[in-house]
Amino acid sequence: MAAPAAAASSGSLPKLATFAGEPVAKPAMDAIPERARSLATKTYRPVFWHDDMLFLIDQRALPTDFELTSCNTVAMVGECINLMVVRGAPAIGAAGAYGLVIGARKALSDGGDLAAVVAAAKAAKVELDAARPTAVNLEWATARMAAIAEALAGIDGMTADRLTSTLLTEAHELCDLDVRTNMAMSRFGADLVPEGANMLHHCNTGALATIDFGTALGVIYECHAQGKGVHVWVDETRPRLQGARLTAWELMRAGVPMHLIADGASGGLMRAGKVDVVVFGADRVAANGDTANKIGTYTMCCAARENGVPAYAVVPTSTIDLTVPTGEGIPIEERSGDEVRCIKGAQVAPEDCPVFNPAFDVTPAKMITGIITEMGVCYPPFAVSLRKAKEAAEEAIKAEWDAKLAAVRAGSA
Ligand SMILES: CSC[C@@H](O)[C@@H](O)C(=O)COP(=O)(O)O
Repeated sequence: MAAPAAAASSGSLPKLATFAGEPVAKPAMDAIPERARSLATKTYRPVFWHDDMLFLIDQRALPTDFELTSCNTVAMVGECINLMVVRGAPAIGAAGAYGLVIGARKALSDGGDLAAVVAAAKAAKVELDAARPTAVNLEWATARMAAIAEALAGIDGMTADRLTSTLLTEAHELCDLDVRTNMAMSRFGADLVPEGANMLHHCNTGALATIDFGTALGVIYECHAQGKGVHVWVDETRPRLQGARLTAWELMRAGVPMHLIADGASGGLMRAGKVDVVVFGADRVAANGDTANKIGTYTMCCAARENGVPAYAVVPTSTIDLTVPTGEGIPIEERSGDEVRCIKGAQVAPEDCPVFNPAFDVTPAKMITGIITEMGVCYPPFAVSLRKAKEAAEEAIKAEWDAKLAAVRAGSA
């Protein structure tokens, strides 16, 4: 095999240290206010705005420590996304939306006019989009915010101040939309899960990866809430252990019966008939249904197909990218070899051992039973069903926004 081009293809991403204790730009505040901390421990929202400041749960520290970071520059938000202080496709989208607001607010506080504020928001989009390449939710959220900034700027009588505060409201709205989306997907997904099912889950797709509830984990929470008596096999998800550190933590807090398993154990469990359904999230779904998700998803789906176990991706329509025809076109992030050489800072491989560390893989559409979205469950041919779901969702969002825009216009007249 040709040597993987680890260093070459990491592009402009900075070289990372091990994932615990990675330096992040100094938080914007030396001490996190007690009120923000208590809000975080009440809601467990990974991304929230409090007292004119963006706060993030530092997911690298869980489950042993619960830490918050505050951000007051676009660069800090980008760094927190890149270093995975905040992670999970919808959560990084939400962080990106607030990042745009931070860019606009800085231009405003520097005395910028309407044009300067819009330019700052657009510049923030470019900077934030570069933080992580695979999850399209980031670009989706920043594109939505940039389009809102432009539309507002075109309204007679609009001021820089009003535009900036409306952008903040829209970032909150984007989070609220994620909650509604997760709840809808969870209900559609739960309908497909039999009573007493053994479910297999990869990575973390729960409240920490989204805003409340989650995608695939949302389906599991909903099954549990409906009293279906499900049990979950939780893949540990090397190298960054999102399953062991985050999903196990979430499920145990929620009282959902579960066992943590080594990633390599899932195939044997499926062969032994101990898995009834596989559920996972996604970072980008191509127009034909090819699905990029956390590394190891493809292997899990191969074993599912071989053993006749249904495998469902649980995906908000914001994760569907109709501009990419097939999985071939999905950019796959490659991360530092230290993530594989070390576990939470402890070296587990020879120092400087050559490593290839793609963060995601692509599961071909033919291996996926169904793709659960907030608009309903999409089945093959995915090229048709995904387009329908995506277009319906975008139309609903546009109609809502057009109505809001008309109200803003009327208020400005
Ligand atoms: C709702 S989360 C869907 C995906 O974002 C999730 O499965 C995943 O792969 C997260 O990867 P991560 O690298 O932890 O950001």
